[in-house]
Amino acid sequence: MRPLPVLKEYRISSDHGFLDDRLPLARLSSNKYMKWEEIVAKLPSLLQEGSKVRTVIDELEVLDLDDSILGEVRELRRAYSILGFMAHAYIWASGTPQDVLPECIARPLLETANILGLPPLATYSSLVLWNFKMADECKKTEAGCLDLENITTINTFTGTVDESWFYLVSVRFEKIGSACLNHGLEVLSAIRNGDKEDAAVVNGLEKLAATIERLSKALMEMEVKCDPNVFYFKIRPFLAGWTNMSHMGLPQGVKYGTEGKYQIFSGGSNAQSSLIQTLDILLGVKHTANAAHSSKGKSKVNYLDEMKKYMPREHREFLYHLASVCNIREYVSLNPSNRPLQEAYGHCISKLKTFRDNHIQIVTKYIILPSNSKQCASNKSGVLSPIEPNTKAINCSGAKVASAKTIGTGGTRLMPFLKQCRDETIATVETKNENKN
Ligand code: HEM
Ligand SMILES: N[C@@H](CC(=O)c1ccccc1NC=O)C(=O)O
Repeated sequence: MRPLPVLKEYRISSDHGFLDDRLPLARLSSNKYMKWEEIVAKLPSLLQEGSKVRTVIDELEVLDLDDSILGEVRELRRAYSILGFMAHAYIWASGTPQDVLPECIARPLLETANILGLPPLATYSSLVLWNFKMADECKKTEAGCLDLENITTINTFTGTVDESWFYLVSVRFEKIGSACLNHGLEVLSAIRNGDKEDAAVVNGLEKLAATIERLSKALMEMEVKCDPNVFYFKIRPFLAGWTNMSHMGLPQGVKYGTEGKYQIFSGGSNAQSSLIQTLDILLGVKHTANAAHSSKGKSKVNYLDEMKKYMPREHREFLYHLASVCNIREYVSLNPSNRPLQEAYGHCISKLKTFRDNHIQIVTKYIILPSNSKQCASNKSGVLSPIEPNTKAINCSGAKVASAKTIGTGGTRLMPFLKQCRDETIATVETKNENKN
C-alpha cells in the first residue's frame, strides 16, 4: 500500500500549509536585478501615467538568471513574482492590451516559471502565496503573527489598501486552512490503523468541519477593507490572463518575446489554491468537466483539474499523491450504521457547501453587481472593462443574461461554473445515500 504523503516532502508546512514556514523574500538579494525591484515597487505610479510602464520596461536589459536566483527557491519565487507583475502591467496598461511581451520579461519569466513548474504569468502563487510580509508593527494577537492585522503585501498594481486586502484575505485563508491538512492526514492514518470505535476518525472529521467553517468566516472578511467597485474597476483588469480574450484583441493570447510564440494562459484565481482542492480530495468531492470553461472552444474541460497546472510543482504532486491514497468517502459509505461517523462526514460536506454559497455571494457583490452598473454606464460611454466579453447587446435590465455570460479572471463563465462546483459538493452526500439504498 502506498504510504500517506509526508507534508514536508512536498514543501508543505504543518503550521502554515501551502505558505512556507519562512516568509517570502521581499527583495532579490543581488543588485544585478535592482531595476526590476525599482519598477515593480513603482508600478502603481507608472500605471497612473498611461502606458509609461511600457516605455520603462522596454528600456530594460535582458538579464540572465544567475546563481543568486537559481540557487535558492525563495529568490526564484521572488523573481517569478516580480516578472508576473511586470508582465501583467505591460500587457494591460492603459486599457489597450499589448500582445507581445518584450524579451527582457519574456525570457526570465519563462525560465523561472519552468523551474517552479508554473505557467509564465501572474498566478495565485505569485500574487498571494509569495507576496506578503510582516507589517512594521507586529501586534501580539491570538491568531499569532499571520493575523491580518500583522501582514501586508509586498507589491500591488494599484497601491490601494483594497488590493492588498484582496490578496491578504487569501493568505489568512491558507494559514487557517493548514489545519485541514493535519486533520485530513490524521483521519486517513486512523482509518489505516483500524480505529475500532472510529473515535479518531470521527474526531478528525469534526475538527475538519470546524476548520472549514472558519474558512467561510475568513472569506467574508473580504468586505472589511476591499470595496467592490475599487476591486472591479481598478484592480481586477490587471488580474486577467490571456484566455478567452479575443474581444480584447488577444485572440491568440500573448507572444513571449519578439521571436517567441503566442501562448494562452488563464489569469490568477483562487481556483489555483491547493487548499480548496485538498478539501475536495479529502472529502471525495468529484468535479466533472464543465462547459462553463470555454478556453478550448466548445469542448468540455475540467477547469479545476486544469488549474492544478497553475500550482507550484510540489503542491500539484502532493494533490496527486493524496488523491491516490484517500479513501475517506468510501470508508464512510462502508459504515452506514455508524451514526457519529455519518454525521461528522455530513458536517464537513455541509460546511464546504456553505463556503461555496458564501463565495457565490461575494462574487455577486464584487463582479456581477458592478458589471451590471458598468453595462448601463458603458452603453452610454462605450467604455468596457478589459475583462468582460462584449456585452453591448445587453441592456440595463439584462442582469440575468449578464451574470450568465460574465467571465472570471480564470476564464470561466463564472456563475454556471461556481454553481456547478457547489452542486457537485452537495451531490457527494446525495449519491452516497443513493448507493446505500
Ligand atoms: C472579491 C473576492 C473574490 C472574487 C471576486 C472571486 C471570484 C472568483 C471567480 C470568478 C472564480 C471562478 C474562476 C475564475 O474564472 O476565475 C473563483 C473561483 C474560486 N474562488 Fe474566488 N473570488 C474571490 C475571493 C475568493 C477567496 C478569498 C477565496 C478563498 C478564501 C476564493 C475561493 C475560490 C475557489 C475555491 C474557487 C474555485 C471554485 C471552487 O472550488 O468552488 N475566492 N473565484
Ligand atoms: N477569479 C477572480 C480573481 C481571484 O479570485 C484572484 C485573482 C488573483 C489572485 C487571487 C485571487 N483570488 C482571491 O483572493 C476574478 O475573476 O475576479
